[in-house]
Amino acid sequence: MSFSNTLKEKAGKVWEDCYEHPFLQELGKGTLEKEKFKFYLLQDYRYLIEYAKVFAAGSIKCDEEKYMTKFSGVQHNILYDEMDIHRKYMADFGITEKEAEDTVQSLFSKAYTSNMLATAYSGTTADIIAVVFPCAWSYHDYAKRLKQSYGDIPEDNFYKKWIDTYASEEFGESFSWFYEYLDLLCENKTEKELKKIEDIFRTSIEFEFLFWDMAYRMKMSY
Ligand SMILES: Cc1ncc(CO)c(N)n1
Repeated sequence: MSFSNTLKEKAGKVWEDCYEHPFLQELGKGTLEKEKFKFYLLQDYRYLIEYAKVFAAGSIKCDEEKYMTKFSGVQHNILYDEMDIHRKYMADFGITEKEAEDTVQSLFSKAYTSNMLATAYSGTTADIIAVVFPCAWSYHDYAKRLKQSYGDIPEDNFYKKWIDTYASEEFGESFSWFYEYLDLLCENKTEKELKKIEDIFRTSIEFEFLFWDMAYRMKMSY
């Protein structure tokens, strides 16, 4: 198994705890309270703006033209495609883009994006891939599994659009280069350096858990 592929298994328990979190399970069943989703949506919109900046940092630090294009491509996808799901749901809720942009980030989200941006500014391209990897990978994994568990999501599930988008092959394709690029960057790394990459990856998936939990409990602060 390649180094990248081992990372998810090493994060085993927290990876599964996120999937089992009532936020995701209720989303899959279509029973999640809309107020909770609305809270999530606004927080996630603000989160994605910070997340997109991490890819710009990747592009600056990247020496391979091929991957520079990939970094900027993902940044574009986040701002245009991924945030479009949010904009559609926001329209359903009657929320304007201005309101979304003005949303104050919750404490957990701020901690998460501050950690990502610190890694982006001070780390290497391998660190940058490791810090964003769990975000895309876990969403794709969870959405695909929700579709398997709850059968193809019925039309009357309010969250169908969200699940279908993150489960889509297109979304999977958007980050499929993370695996090969991280493997390439880690080829000659020492055990100690690899441990650091694992730690960065794990920290992000732990923050993912806090993000689901924060959304479920609609908590802005401690
Ligand atoms: C918090 C969070 N993590 C990951 C993703 C997937 O891009 C997202 N939209 N939000």
